[in-house]
Amino acid sequence: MGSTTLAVQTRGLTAGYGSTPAVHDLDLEVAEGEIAVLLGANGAGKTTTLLALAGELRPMRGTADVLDCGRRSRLDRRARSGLGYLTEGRCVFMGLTGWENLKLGRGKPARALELFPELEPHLGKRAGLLSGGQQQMLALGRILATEPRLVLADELSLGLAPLVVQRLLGALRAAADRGAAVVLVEQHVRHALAIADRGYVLRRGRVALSGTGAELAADADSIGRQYLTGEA
Ligand SMILES: Nc1ncnc2c1ncn2[C@@H]1O[C@H](COP(=O)(O)OP(=O)(O)OP(=O)(O)O)[C@@H](O)[C@H]1O
Repeated sequence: MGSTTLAVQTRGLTAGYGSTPAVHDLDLEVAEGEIAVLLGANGAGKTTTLLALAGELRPMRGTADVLDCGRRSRLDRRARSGLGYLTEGRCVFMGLTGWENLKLGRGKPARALELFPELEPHLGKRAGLLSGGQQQMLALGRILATEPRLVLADELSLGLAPLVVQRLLGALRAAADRGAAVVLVEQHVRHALAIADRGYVLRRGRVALSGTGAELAADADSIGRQYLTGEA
């Protein structure tokens, strides 16, 4: 990739649970300023890949270089180096208000509100009372306010309306345009490919197909039929 700086580079990465691998021989590259989307059917290995990049799962074989952290570093170390990880589900503290959620992060709440000004009237409510879209804006705003160098986002937009999906993905694109690297697991394939620089399609824990966002978007229908329906 020329002189670009890679935020993520895996070589032959194999990872899984106990002694059973769930992803095999992954060669992934994500440069600073790039969005890579991971696509695949249920069970294809997308979440496992993010867990390995986050330092939550150790490689069984191969290597995963993430930011400038040591290969055996854990999530806490990677977070201190600029990794923001939005796990599957809602990454907010439901019993705290929106304000309290924003103040828990290392970033300035004002920065989160610049990104998602529509949250402002709702910040006095407990996060558990916010809509799903507002909760995800809160979670993503809190992470992006820290100016992360790498964002891992797992099904951020699951179950949300298309306009909210576009707001969330647009905020990730803007973060990448400011230099962050992003690895995104997304069910909204077309929306995701529209903002992605590259994509990897996983099947049964292996990369079955990869390409630029534009290349994969041109084949989105056939990718959907071949790789994204049913179980991996
Ligand atoms: N904690 C776990 N222990 C054992 N096996 C697991 C665990 N989590 C996931 N797996 C297995 O690893 C494989 C990959 O799962 P993973 O969650 O990475 O897939 P995914 O592509 O993220 O799927 P989905 O879209 O359904 O979230 C599956 O076969 C799954 O059953």
